[in-house]
Amino acid sequence: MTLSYPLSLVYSILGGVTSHLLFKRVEPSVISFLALVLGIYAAAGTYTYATTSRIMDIILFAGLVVSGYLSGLSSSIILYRLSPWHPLSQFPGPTPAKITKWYMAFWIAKGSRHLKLQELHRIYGPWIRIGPNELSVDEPSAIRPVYSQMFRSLSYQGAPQDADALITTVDKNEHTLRLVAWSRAFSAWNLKNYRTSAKARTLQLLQILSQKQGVVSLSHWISLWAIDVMGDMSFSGGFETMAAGQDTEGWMEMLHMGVLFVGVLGQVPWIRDILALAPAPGPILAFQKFAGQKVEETKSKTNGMRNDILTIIQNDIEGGMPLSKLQAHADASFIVLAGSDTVSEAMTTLLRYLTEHTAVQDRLRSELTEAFDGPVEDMDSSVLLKLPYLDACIQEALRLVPPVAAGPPRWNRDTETPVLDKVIPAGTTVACPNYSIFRDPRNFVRPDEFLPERWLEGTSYEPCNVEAFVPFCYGPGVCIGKPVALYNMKLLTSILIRSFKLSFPPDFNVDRFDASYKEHNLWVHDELRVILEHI
Ligand code: HEM
Repeated sequence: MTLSYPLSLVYSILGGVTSHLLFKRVEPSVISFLALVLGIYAAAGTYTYATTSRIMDIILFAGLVVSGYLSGLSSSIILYRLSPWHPLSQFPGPTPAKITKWYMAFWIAKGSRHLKLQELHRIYGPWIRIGPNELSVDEPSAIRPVYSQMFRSLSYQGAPQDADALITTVDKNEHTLRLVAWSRAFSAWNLKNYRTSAKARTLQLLQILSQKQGVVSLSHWISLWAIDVMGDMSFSGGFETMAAGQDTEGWMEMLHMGVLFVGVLGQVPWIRDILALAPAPGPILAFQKFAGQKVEETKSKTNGMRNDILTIIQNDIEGGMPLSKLQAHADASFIVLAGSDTVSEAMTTLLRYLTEHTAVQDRLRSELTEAFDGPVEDMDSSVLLKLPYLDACIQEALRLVPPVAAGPPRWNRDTETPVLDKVIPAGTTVACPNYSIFRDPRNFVRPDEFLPERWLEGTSYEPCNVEAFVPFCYGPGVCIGKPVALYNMKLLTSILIRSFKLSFPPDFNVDRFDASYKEHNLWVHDELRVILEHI
């Protein structure tokens, strides 16, 4: 007996719906799912072959069965995700976001996720469903409960990689063990060493900029400065991008490609299993291999006598976790990301606003001149760290354009999590979107303006909700490099502001520069061009 086409279609649709019910209990890997679909195709083809030898009929029938199966499966998934039985059904949000993670992947690829989240929170309120199993909450009092109870989500593993870095591991125990060595790398003694090398690099930049005439691309030079500082701190040198005048090895380009890749594909982590089968499985793997080569190259040059982050985290430390070579390479690539792009972006923002707001620039310069009347290279780091207006300017830059704009996603695996008056169902990813929270008038008065004064004690720029301000995150996974980042930013700002008056060239359009910002987990934008006038 042979089945008619309509009846076969009905059976295959029912098969798809049944599979969805099974997959909700045991989720198949991508590879086993693809094998299942191929198996259905082959079985349907073999079944038809018993009744006809016409190749076209066999192909059509098998295709019909597979299409019916896939449409049954996807319709069942979509209906479930929109139904009141879905655990996140109580949370509002745009319908496409409830159905598929491709919705957010689209905004990340476009570079305007930060603005989209801001818009969605204005429409739907503090809690929004931004993916089938994903929430965004812009309530400042939710930040601590979310980030202290939940840990990194699978989106950190969006691209094929050789091994997990500290930041891509979603295993909290492994993270805790790896952190033992990382904390040692950021001890007070080591921080002092990093400061010495950062100062030498900053003076090198000063010398380069002092020889420049006319318009300078400050964003370009800051980015090179950040790579060289990071290279010294993490690998004991090996990068000389400032001396070369460019990122000769293409670290930044590769980094940006890699982060965009993870940003988009991290939304749909199952794609990673498919990509891993490809002959060139993507920029993260290429980046890790590249970082690995750099590590080996530097090791041979310095004869193992080094005191940098990578050496420290590879040493056996009591209570810590020995790292494999591949894990060390993964961490090495991660340091490039954590240590350079974040600081260079925050610095670019700060200098953009200081150049526009000459009164703020002058006030900052006065604070610096009062604190040190000698040559800039003699500035004392302990005094530098205590200057309130300098600190306020840096906070304000981190608020207006947070280097980590989206808010790191956290996941509660198989446990429910109480957050404020809600219970977050197991298997949910939650993020608190920094950009929206930091620019919310309920948290910061005149939120889109550069007003460093709001951070000073005794001023009345209310509201100024300190609880809402977490540019370095919170809880397990909080930025361990915060003291390094703040010191390096303060050092560079004070040396530049003490040495030059900054102004925009006549053809520079600030609004166009601001509008060029795109966020793909890292920021990309036009060059910040300024005129540096010696003081
Ligand atoms: C303005 C500059 C910086 C900002 C705003 C920043 C922000 C952040 C944020 C938000 C996270 C959490 C990321 C996540 O969970 O997805 C993080 C993690 C981290 N950052 Fe930073 N960061 C900065 C600079 C640095 C620097 C200079 C270093 C060190 C060289 C550094 C090292 C790290 C490390 C090691 C982690 C991972 C910590 C862990 O997993 O336990 N960061 N940072």
